[in-house]
Amino acid sequence: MSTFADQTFTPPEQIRNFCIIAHIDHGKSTLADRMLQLTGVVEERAMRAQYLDRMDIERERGITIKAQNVRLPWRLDGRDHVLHLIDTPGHVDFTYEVSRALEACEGAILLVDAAQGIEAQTLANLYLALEKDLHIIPVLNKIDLPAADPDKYAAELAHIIGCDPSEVLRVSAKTGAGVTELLDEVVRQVPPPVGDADAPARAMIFDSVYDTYRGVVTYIRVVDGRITPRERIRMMSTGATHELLEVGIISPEPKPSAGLGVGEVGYLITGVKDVRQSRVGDTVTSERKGATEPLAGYRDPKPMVFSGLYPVDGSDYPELREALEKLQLNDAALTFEPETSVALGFGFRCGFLGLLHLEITRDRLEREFGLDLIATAPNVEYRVVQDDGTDVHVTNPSDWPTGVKIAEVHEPLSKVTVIAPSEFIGAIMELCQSKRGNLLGMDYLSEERVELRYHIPLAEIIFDFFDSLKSRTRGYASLDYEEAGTQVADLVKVDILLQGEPVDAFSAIVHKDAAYTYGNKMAGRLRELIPRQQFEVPIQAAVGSRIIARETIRAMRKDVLSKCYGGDISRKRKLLEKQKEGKKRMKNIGRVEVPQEAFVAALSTDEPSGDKGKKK
Ligand SMILES: Nc1nc2c(ncn2[C@@H]2O[C@H](COP(=O)(O)OP(=O)(O)OP(=O)(O)O)[C@@H](O)[C@H]2O)c(=O)[nH]1
Repeated sequence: MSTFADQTFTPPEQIRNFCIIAHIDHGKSTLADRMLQLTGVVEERAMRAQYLDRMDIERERGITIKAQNVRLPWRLDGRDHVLHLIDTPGHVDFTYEVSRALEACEGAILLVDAAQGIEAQTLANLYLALEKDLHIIPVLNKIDLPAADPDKYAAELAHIIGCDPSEVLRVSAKTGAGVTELLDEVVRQVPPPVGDADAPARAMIFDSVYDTYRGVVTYIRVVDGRITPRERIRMMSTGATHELLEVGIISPEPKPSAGLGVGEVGYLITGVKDVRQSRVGDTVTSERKGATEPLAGYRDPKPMVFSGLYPVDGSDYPELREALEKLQLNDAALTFEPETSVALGFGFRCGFLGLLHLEITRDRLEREFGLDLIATAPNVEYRVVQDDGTDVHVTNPSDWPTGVKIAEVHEPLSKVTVIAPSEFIGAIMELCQSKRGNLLGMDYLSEERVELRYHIPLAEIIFDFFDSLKSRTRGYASLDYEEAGTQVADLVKVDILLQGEPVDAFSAIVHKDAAYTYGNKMAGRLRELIPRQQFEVPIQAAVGSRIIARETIRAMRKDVLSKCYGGDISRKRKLLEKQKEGKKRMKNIGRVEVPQEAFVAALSTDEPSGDKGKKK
């Protein structure tokens, strides 16, 4: 078979650039696998499940984190075509990456599980695709399943995108049924790319990954002109220039080529060592006679959720720093800076795109770098306006201004979309209301499924919203959220005091009405977790100087010798030694000794959710 790698500058009318929009588990990776096989790009024996999900952690969790793209040859009606499949990440935290991947396409396959119907994130991504004028091909997957109800869900999809139910394709990514027809339809329906071949080069970066051997590999889609090896290129957002070491295509392994022309999708290697120098959404142009106008829509990745990460064993601090630096090579959105905590010692305040991003980062630190970590409760960024008119940005409760009058606090707001069976409307509304939500609208997608839209403060979403939603809807609800500006809110900082000393790790910023509940819960939890001391220890929750909750740990001398009656001196010594050992892992808050485990337990939120991280 002829390799497409030798053939550069494919005429745009032979190119089709498309992506697959799907909910987690609806079969995107399996469908991509089938496409690789049917187009002959991967031989049968080299096939492994989910070929495109390269990172081990992706494979284990079964979710796609980084977009990948692949070039597929497809012949229809006697003509050769080049299809570029751009694999979009499917999770809420990565909307920006999804939107950039969509930007690189002219069409999208809307893939929906024929036994489940469309989910909130898919709907959100579909709206993004429609906004960008992509041609949508609706497809139901898993028609081989006995539980599949293609007629019902074809009607639902047709209703949502405004087509006829007969236009909804039906496939099984598992058996391969219908996939050939789907590839034919991609060629027929998706418009070819349009661009000016003679204009200065402009290519959009829709992904960039760090490779240990090759440095940063940048995935681009050429819009105008051409990109050829050994020229110098410029990143238009920063003006930085780099020498191009290699240009190529992925099919499915990287293959160097003599360049990329209008509409083509491929990769660049420049020798930069850090993805922050090659950012998703940025425009690449030639250094000489380059373009003056970048492509629209570039945005710096902005962390939305912050958490302190501390090594359980303080001596691991340098390793934690090294590990974070390594992760950052591949993650332009991850930010971190050193911080210290009275209770937890030395650590880092890290910024994440969202809760899943936080969980994955933490998981990778623990797994790939063997670190044992404590994470403080996540919080968002607040803008605190003081009475003198000055602003403070607070990403850590300990930076909350004290001793000054606060005029206003602005908190980030999110627009939340929930899709669920209509029987749960009441339960969902109750939950959203309790999270200070504002109903924006409600639509029936079909007779029994409903879409609800709310404005809810981001801080309320990142805590345990997803878990509560799942448990109230028996797992049937799906959720999507996006940034929606900020709002003024009545927020206070609650401190937790042990014997009058504030324990910084437990401070939280909460709505005034929730302060009492938070204070009570935390004080109660600590009373359970902190062992009795030789003196009485009051645990208090306070807002400013006002105490809002109090618990007491009664005094007791922990007499380890009480078990030894008689005079076995060696046993006595052993027990005393053991007690000394235990003390090493204690942290002193004032005079109170608190075991490290108590911090860990008090800071752990009840139970990580199912869908979010798919923890087994
Ligand atoms: N019966 C049946 N199972 C399928 C089909 N397609 C996918 N699956 C199964 O559904 C599960 C999820 O498929 P994936 O391809 O991993 O889903 P995905 O959408 O790529 O998931 P993410 O990568 O997490 O976004 C796997 O267990 C697949 O084997 C199908 O057509 N029929």
